[in-house]
Amino acid sequence: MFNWFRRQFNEKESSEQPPQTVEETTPVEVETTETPQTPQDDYLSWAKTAYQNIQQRKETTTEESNQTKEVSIELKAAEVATQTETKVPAWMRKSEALDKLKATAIETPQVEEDKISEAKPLSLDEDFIWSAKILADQGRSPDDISQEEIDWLKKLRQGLGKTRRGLINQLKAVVGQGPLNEDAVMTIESLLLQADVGIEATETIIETLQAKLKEEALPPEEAIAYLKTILQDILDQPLQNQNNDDFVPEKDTFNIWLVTGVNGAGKTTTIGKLAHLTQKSGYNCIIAAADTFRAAAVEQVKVWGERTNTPVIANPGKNTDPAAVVYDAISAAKSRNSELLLVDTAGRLQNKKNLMDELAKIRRIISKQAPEAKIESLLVLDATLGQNGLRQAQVFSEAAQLSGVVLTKLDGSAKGGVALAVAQQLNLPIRFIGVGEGIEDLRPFSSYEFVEALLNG
Ligand SMILES: Nc1nc2c(ncn2[C@@H]2O[C@H](COP(=O)(O)OP(=O)(O)OP(=O)(O)O)[C@@H](O)[C@H]2O)c(=O)[nH]1
Repeated sequence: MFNWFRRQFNEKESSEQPPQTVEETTPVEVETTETPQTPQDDYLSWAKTAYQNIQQRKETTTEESNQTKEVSIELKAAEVATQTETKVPAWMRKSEALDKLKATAIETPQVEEDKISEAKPLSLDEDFIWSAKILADQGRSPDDISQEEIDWLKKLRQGLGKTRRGLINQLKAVVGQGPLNEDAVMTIESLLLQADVGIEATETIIETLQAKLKEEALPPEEAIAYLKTILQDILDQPLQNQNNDDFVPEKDTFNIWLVTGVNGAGKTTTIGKLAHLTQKSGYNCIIAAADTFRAAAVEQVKVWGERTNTPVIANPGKNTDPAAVVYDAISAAKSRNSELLLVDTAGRLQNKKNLMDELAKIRRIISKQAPEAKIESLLVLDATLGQNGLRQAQVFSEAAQLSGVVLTKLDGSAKGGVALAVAQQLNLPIRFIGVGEGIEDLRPFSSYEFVEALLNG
């Protein structure tokens, strides 16, 4: 089982170093015709080794699961035979046992969710090599890379493709020409604003870059590398006000995550994906369907509950009190020893006061019923709305004590730069990002991986 909350992130310092040579780090022999000479060769060898290790694990898993299936069919057959011997006349035994055996064989258990990724074909293509480089630069070893991580980085890279294509080539052309003249500043400004980076973050980026370029002449590649550090710093800045850099549910603690956001931002989908992600990472999770304002919302949450095998606590009545649902959900979570309660809250209330009142009431119930709980509040934001989404976010950040943002729909949007605006304007850290509608398309946010996908894809 791959634990997404135990990944190593942001090893910025090591990004300057090419990865360790294959011979030093891996158990698998790689056939190379010549000794790696350049950092690129090292990266390629690293990627090949990671690829072979994943393939090897996949083969072992398939073999093991085939063996398990065979053993279980044999055992069941033996069991059936024993039962039939005692209960039925001899002339019936053979055919009935055979029928039961056939039925058992048809009822082969479905592929577990976390094996879905492993079952996907894998190819050592450009995407793989790019993803491997990102992991190598974070100090990872090629023998502990999972296909899930590679699949995710590929999606992230593809998802940010539109934003990147609009940005990078033109940025490279102006950024490496010495101190920025007026034309260069205007070009960079308009490129960043087009990507929805927002005025404040754009100003910070240009000022910091200009200061550096006045200090020393940087060739384009180095200027881009410096630009990356500026972007990463902006994204990481809001973490300084937070006491939990890594947004991880605490083990052996009751964690409650309130999920807020306007309807359509991807709130329900995010709750489903979070339930899947946390359960996969070893947490026992439960959902409270407290968006009672919209009848369909409860049904939608239930569908995700079924999909992810997560209990959903809902109140069947119309327009029921969301705080009452949360009350029931806390009792249910306690009796099941759940470690994480995900609370879906209403996205559209008539005004900010209603929203504030409702969230305050939910918090009061939590403080009463689960004073020991660690509460976090996440705002789901639709990246395709760019700056417009930010205005809505402002209302929520005033109404709820937010601990971070989930940025959804980054795939296919040219407004990926909005992540920087979220950090700069709202001063909120991004905790998770969504790059698709699928259950696996949401993962914890890494500023390092995001900036690499944005500028170096
Ligand atoms: N492309 C893409 N679509 C997404 C993503 N996240 C959610 N969606 C889609 O966005 C649409 C709205 O998502 P919901 O989860 O229903 O949004 P909601 O905020 O709960 O809104 P209501 O359903 O109106 O309550 C759905 O079609 C989702 O599949 C994402 O990361 N990428």
